[in-house]
Amino acid sequence: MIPEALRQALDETRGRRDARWADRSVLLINESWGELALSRHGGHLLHFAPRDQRDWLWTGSIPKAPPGAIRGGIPLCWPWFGDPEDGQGPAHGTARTAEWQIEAVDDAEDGVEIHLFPEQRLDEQLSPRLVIHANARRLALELMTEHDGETPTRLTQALHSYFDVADTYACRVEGLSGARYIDKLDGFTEHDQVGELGIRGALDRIYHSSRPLVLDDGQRRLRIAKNGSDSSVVWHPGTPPPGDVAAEELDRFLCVEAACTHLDPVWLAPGAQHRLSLHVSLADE
Ligand SMILES: O=P(O)(O)OC[C@H]1O[C@H](O)[C@H](O)[C@@H](O)[C@@H]1O
Repeated sequence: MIPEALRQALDETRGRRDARWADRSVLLINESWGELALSRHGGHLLHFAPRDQRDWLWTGSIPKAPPGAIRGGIPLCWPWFGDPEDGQGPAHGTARTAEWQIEAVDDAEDGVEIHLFPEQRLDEQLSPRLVIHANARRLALELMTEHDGETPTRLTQALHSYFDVADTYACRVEGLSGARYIDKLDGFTEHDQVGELGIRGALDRIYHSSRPLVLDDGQRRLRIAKNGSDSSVVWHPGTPPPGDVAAEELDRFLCVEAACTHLDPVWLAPGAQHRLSLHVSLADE
C-alpha cells in the first residue's frame, strides 16, 4: 500500500524518470520486472513490487513535510539506532533525513542496481553508501560503512523495513522461537520467545538473532534474511497510531528490521568496513 499520488505517478511512468512526491525528489521505475520508488531525501526506498504482485513495502499516506522523516518503506537508521547515547541528535540518526545522491542506476540481474551516497558528511569518522538490488524475484539492500577517521568508533544501525501486510493482527513472524529479546514496551526487560511470534497489538522488541525470518500475513509469506546483523527488531505502534499514520492504515504494516543495536554494536577501527544487508524474497519458492 502506497499513497495515491505515488501510485498515480508510477502508473504514468514508463521506464525510469525523476518526479516530485511529498515535496521530495524521487526516482520512479516501472519496467517489465516490476516497480520501485526511491526518495533522495533519506536515501529512502518507498516502494517495491515485482510485476503483478501486491506491494512488498508499505508507505503511509500522510508523510511529514521535509526535513521530517518519511514513515514507511525502508528508512536508514544510521549511525545510531534509537536514541543517541550522548543525548545529542535525532532518534535513529541523521541518515534518514539527509539528502542522498543517486550515483548510478544500472541494469543488473534482469532488474536494477542503484548506488547512493549522502550529499554531506553525516559523521566525523564514518561514511555510508547504499546499494539497492531489485528484480522480479528479490529485493536486497546493502548499507556499507567505511571508517575513514583516526580512532576506533561504535556504530549501531538498522534497515527499518515497513512490510505491507494484509492484516497486521493476523501476522506471524517465524524463525524467532527460542530467541532472547528485549521488550522495550516492558521496561527493556529480557525474555525468551516461546513458539512463533503472533502480532496481537503494540510491539517493540529487539531479538538477539541473525536467523532468516518468514513474515506470514495469511495471504503471503515473505522470507527476510540478512547479514552483518545480530539484532532483529519487530515493531508495530498499535493504537493510537503515530500522527503520521492514518487510522485506517494502521493494520496494513509490520516493521521487521535488520539491525545492529546496543546488543550487537559494531566496533570499527580506522580503515575498516562493515556491511549490513537485507534480502527479501517470496518464501517457499
Ligand atoms: O518513530 P520513529 O522514530 O520512526 O521510530 C519508530 C520505531 O522504530 C524502531 O522500531 C524502534 O524500536 C521503536 O522504539 C520506534 O518507535
